[in-house]
Amino acid sequence: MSALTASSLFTSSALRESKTTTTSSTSNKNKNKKNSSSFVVCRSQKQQQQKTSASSEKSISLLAPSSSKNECIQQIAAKSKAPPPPAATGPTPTQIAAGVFAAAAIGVTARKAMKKKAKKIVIAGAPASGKGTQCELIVKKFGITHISAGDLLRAAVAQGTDDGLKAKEFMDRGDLVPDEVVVNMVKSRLNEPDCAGGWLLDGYPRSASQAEALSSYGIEPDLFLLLDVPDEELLERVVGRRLDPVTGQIYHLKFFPPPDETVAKRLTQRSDDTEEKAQNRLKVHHANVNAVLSKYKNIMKTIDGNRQKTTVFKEIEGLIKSM
Ligand SMILES: Nc1ncnc2c1ncn2[C@@H]1O[C@H](COP(=O)(O)OP(=O)(O)O)[C@@H](O)[C@H]1O
Repeated sequence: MSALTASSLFTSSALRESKTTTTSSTSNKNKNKKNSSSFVVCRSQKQQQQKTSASSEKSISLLAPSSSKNECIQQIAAKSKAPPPPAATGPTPTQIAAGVFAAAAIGVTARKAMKKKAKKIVIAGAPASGKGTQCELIVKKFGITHISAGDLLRAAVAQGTDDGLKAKEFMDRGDLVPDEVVVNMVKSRLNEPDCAGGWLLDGYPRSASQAEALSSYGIEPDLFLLLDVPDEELLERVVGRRLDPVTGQIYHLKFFPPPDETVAKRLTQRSDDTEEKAQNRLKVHHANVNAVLSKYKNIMKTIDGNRQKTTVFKEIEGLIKSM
């Protein structure tokens, strides 16, 4: 692999969208003086009531020559026992028209936003297949909430919570953390408000039981991305992976070395990034992945992850855009 390819693969962060209420426009007002065939829209009291008691689509508007505008207003006011509006006060026709158009625009925007479908995506792949890197690019492009099961677990370990203590020994070995810990952790995170607009779930589900648990909570993704990278490549990526705890930058000793000695000296290695543990993580991945894939085969897209990160992302971007 070239240094360029590798640097692309290892630059991820470490932890990874009227009708007819208008009276007249200014230009109409001017035209009305010259042209009696110009129209303004008036609405009777009854029609006003219809508007408030029913949806705007059901309201009926009265088209009248502009010359009878005042007469019309007087009639409506008399019926409603309310005094007629003062002739020269209140918003000008231009202001009213602007308000109507603004309200209509807001309505259209709100409807578009409501129609915009939340994107629910799962990204899967073996250890070091580039999930974190692609997640970072997806979040940047689409603003979707990223949830990494591995990050949730590492945070629990760092905080020393009960779940964290339970998870640690499994993570250290490269084994899957038991469902009793990870399932609720992910479910709770998916129920947080920032996930209402969609989510990108990374590293979950990793087993048939986790996939079943997700379904049992009524949580179903619309797209399942699988990053496919040969095992030999994965192992090389894993064992050379290093973290700069100061900047969060991920380097690779061979493919994307640190820029200078100072940075090189402070690099740390994930405790499960040793060859032995990575071998086990790969074994665990292969043992479980097929069960997960069979559950999501209708929405699954396999991506060749053994390419530059920008090339991989282009393919993913196209798939997400077409959702
Ligand atoms: N869905 C999960 N179920 C059980 N354990 C998990 C899950 N996701 C992550 N883990 C644990 O956290 C470790 C690190 O996961 P992660 O950061 O996603 O890295 P990788 O994808 O390289 O395995 C895994 O080896 C495993 O021990």
